[in-house]
Amino acid sequence: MTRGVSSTAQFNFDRRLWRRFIKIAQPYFYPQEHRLNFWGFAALILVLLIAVVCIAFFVAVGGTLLGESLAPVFVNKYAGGLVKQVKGLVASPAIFWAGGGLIFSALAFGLMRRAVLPRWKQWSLLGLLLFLSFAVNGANVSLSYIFRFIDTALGEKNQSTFWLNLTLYGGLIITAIPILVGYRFTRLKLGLYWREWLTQSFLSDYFNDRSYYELDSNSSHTEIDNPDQRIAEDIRSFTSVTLSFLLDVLDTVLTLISFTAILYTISKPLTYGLLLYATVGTLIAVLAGRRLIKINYDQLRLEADFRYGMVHVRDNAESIAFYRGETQELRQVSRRFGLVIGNFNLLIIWQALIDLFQYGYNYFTRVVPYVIVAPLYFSGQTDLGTITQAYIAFSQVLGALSLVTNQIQQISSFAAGVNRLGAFEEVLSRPDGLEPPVDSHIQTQTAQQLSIQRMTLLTPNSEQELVRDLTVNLAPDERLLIVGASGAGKSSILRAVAGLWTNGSGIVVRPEISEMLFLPQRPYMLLGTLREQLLYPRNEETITNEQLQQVLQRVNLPYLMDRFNWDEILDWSTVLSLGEQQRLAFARVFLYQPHYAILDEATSALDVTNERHLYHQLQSTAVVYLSVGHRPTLVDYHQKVLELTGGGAWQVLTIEEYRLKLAQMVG
Ligand SMILES: Nc1ncnc2c1ncn2[C@@H]1O[C@H](COP(=O)(O)OP(=O)(O)OP(=O)(O)O)[C@@H](O)[C@H]1O
Repeated sequence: MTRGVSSTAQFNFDRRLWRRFIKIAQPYFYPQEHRLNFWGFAALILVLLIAVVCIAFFVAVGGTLLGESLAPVFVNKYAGGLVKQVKGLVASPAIFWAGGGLIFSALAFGLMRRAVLPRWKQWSLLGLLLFLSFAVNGANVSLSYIFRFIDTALGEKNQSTFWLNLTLYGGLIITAIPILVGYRFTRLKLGLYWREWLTQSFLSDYFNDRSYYELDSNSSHTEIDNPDQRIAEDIRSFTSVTLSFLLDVLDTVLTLISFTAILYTISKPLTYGLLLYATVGTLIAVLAGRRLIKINYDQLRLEADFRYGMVHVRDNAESIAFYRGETQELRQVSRRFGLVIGNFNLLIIWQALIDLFQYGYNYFTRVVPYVIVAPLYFSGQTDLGTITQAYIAFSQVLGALSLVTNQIQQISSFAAGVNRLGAFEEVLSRPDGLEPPVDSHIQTQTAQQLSIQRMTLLTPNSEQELVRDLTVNLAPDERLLIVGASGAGKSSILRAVAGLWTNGSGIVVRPEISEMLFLPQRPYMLLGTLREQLLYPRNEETITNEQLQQVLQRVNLPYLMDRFNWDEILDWSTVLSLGEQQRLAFARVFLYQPHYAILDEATSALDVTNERHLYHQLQSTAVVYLSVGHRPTLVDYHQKVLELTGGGAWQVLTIEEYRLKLAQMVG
């Protein structure tokens, strides 16, 4: 299986991408089913921002006043202007606005408490993060002033101002470093909590309704490739990139507010021209970015395919070694890697094209403020300083407006990740599960006694009809053996009984699935300890090692305890022989004690003596079993036989009838 480049998915910066983004991002902060849904969420973010601005205001004012009351001489000497300004603010209506903003925010959060209270941790962290982001910005602005003063003092050879500012610099750094560290830490922490939550949510959907089985993610026609990568990696980058974009946008807004005003006072045409320029630049970037989304999407998938090819070799190392299949495997892995490289090549070509545009976009603009403001200067309408200030303000506003243009690569790769997660989420949360839309399904009814009523079973792709109109009734102590040629559909009947396959019609009557234990053809060995292996699929703490020991004895595996530790984690499917694995699977039946055990060629790798021993052990318990198998020896342990004769036909025989048939065939 190696998929080519995807053709079905749409790749665009459109409503669907936005909807997917919100669908994934929102639930951690705000329940999706809430009546206000997105607007409630968006409003709360805005309210949080208002609250943070107000708090930042009070902290700044309070800090300055506290500083003045603690060390009035020092503060007034070195930051007299600031104290005066703050005192002015306290006397102005700004203080009431800030107070009002806080009360308003508290009321809004109070009103939404049902949605927010269970999510207090993420909202508090987000609030703290925004606050720290303001603080970091504030520190940066203060630093720029201090450096300006230092430079001026040097120019003027003003020693006292120079040393004073150097001291202030030291003081500021001492306060700013913990703020910076705290900011980074909070951002990572919130990203981590968010990732944890989102991953858990995806994992529970993935294991719900057997989605992991239905997704069929290894076939070439699958809708959802590499779910493991989507859960492990796409979520990680989603949470961290979303947070950093949120902060970038906040930064942009702050810059825009402060510098557009300055620029506007210097030159109106420059401001309008800049807005137009940035809009056109953004549009071009978005157009180019659309192509990049698809390339990034393919890149993520091809990388995951390549990695999966390697994992596949690791998981099947012994079989490959027996076959000496290295050449084939090397070819399949290299082919996957070739696709990775090919697509990456495309990616760098597009990046180069976009770089061309970005460099042009950024360098050409440098002269614009000069071109527009210089004539004013030459005609004496303005001074030299204005040109410098215009240049600084212009660069700041341009930088802010070019957020999309300059980050289009990152944005499009982020959009590719959002599409992968979004499509995955949509499939997992489909109301009808992952079932294909078929007119009729095989129904399941619950009863103590297993039976099948008029069941017609098709393969999931409806290519083959495996049995037609099958009816099997069993007495409580009757054990059924299913026989038939290879590929006739024996295992598929078991899949239908387990509810894994439902394509067809009719009814399967069976006990609760928790009262049944299925032993598939290939015993499944989980990644865990021997103890967990035996207890699988349960994990009961109450079962003692002595009990496990007894069961191992019962299935002729007592020597495992000498060879292995109970808590040793090994790759059991390679450490144990197939026959040992099959005996271990029987041990699970004895520990689990289900009402029904469904054995699909569960003793095919065992010698006849071991097989007899296991069936005798099973007969000594209350477990009713049903077997699928080819071996004639199995006949002895069953009372009824269901024979699949091909093309959907079948017959139910008593054991005597079947023995007679076998004898005639031999004769
Ligand atoms: N996921 C699937 N999609 C489509 N067809 C399938 C799928 N799985 C199995 N089949 C087909 O369904 C048919 C029945 O398969 P099944 O595993 O039930 O056979 P079986 O009788 O148990 O064979 P064996 O004795 O060799 O184990 C086979 O032709 C098989 O190729």
